[in-house]
Amino acid sequence: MPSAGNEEILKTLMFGVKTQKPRTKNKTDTAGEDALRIRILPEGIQDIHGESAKNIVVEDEGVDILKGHRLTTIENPHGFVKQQEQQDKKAEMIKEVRRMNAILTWGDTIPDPIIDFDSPIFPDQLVQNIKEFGIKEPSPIQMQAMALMMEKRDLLACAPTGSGKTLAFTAPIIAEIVRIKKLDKYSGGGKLLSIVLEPTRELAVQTYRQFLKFSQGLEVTVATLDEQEELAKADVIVGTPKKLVELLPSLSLKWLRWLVVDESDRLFDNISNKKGKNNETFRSQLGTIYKACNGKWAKKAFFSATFSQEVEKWCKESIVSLAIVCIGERNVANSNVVQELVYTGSEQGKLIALRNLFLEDFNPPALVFVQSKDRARQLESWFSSLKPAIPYAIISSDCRQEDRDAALNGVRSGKIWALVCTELMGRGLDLPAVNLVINFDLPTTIVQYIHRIGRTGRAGRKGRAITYFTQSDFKYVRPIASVIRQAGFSVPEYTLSLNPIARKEKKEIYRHAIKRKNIAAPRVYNDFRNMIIQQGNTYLETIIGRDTYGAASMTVMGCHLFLSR
Ligand SMILES: Nc1ncnc2c1ncn2[C@@H]1O[C@H](COP(=O)(O)OP(=O)(O)OP(=O)(O)O)[C@@H](O)[C@H]1O
Repeated sequence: MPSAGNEEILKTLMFGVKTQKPRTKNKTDTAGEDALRIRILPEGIQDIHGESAKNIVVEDEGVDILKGHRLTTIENPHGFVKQQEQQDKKAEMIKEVRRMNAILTWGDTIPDPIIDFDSPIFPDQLVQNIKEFGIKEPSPIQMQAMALMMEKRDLLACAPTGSGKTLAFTAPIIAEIVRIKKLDKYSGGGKLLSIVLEPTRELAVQTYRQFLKFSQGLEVTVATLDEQEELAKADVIVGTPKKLVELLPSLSLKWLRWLVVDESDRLFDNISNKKGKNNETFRSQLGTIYKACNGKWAKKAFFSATFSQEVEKWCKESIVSLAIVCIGERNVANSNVVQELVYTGSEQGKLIALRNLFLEDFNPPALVFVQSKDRARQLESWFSSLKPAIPYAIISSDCRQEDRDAALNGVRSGKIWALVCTELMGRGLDLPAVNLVINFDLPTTIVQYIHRIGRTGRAGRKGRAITYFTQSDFKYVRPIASVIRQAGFSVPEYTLSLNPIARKEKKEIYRHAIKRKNIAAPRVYNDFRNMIIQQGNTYLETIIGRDTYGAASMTVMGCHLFLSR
């Protein structure tokens, strides 16, 4: 156990691991205290690490790879019989590191975790860049996944939202490119060495920026798939499967070292959200890419915060010598996020709850999730009528790319307090400042819920998530309520015993969102209605003549007044 003196350090390090918690404790005030840590090391590990770490040399294409030290490389410096004793001690330490950081692994000969960025295994400039961006030590997923990637192992990795998975693959890829480009054959560049796939363009750009950040001052060229003229000289490309499939014929993949599939459970999705016959799903696109990345050196790494059994099964069956690493329990919400489930009765009730929240208990910026772009428009109109006004923006697939970028920049700079968004923004998005996630419309799956609320509470920060539900959500709320209860937060007791929906219906709501009452602000709604009525009136007037029309409309108005009394 860490000593009391270390408490302060541990607080800042609470990041990346979910620990066991009492199931029913209401933790509204204490969330996160014991939940997440960046990295915890057992006492004495530094001695072992420092005392006997040794350079390792691995042959690849006739050259040495970067020399690095790891916990595994311990040897008795004097060649004494103590070796066995030392190895046992080392094995115990490694076990302890994994236990304390909830690192679970599966597969043959898993390398020991890398406990420090300060290691000759990484180029100095990379380590300097990482530190310059305020990252002091690897998170649990980084410790284990980086070690596996540095050993060029095919990998399936799962760790909570906001726990640093991006750097877990970015750093080894950069290190590998730097190493490879020292070889004569590769020195001029122009050979594609890595591909990273993301489900949306926003995430691709976000990951691309991470690459730029961490490869500053190094000879690494990164491009997104939107920059076609840059592709020919790129060492790494980042993009969506759809775009990559289009560009595959123009790319040479024979030098490829890494295909990284981020948000891998999403990219295995076999459901097309669009109507029509020839809509390619993410899975079919991924299949095409996977087949194309069949070069001699190509390794695959799959990352996600949620673990689908289907992905795991597929990887185990298709990849020889696969390694799996999982941080903490599978498919649980980030425990740095305080979670609330609020019954609002009706759609109108949600608006009242939201208004009260803004007036009384609001710590911006917030992401407000709705189930569709129509709902986003409706809520936008409500925001536009809000007094006092809240600076807001909207992102849905309808928005132009410039508007999406402007909205995200607005949240980053603090100008936007509430971002109304659809599922498009539910995954991967890293806006560290976000304090609050509001599920205005109930997420339809646990996976969706985990990713949405994971937009807050990132990198060890605290976050809050509020989920509204109404009478029409009774059929769907139970799984979400169970996840919240499991994380140690209170939920209305009856939500845990509501009847779950049938499997068939589950698929249906994935395709067609739940029908909900319009929440557009009356002013906008009335303007629209008045416009329609006026156009209809003009049309009627021209068809049936002004007098007949006048008499008819008086009668209709009279009936309307009588009925609405
Ligand atoms: N070792 C670290 N220490 C502190 N902060 C870190 C560390 N590694 C990454 N971060 C920061 O944590 C934040 C979240 O990282 P990242 O976006 O990689 O999370 P993720 O695990 O991919 O989350 P998600 O599953 O939601 O996509 C980023 O702002 C990143 O800069």
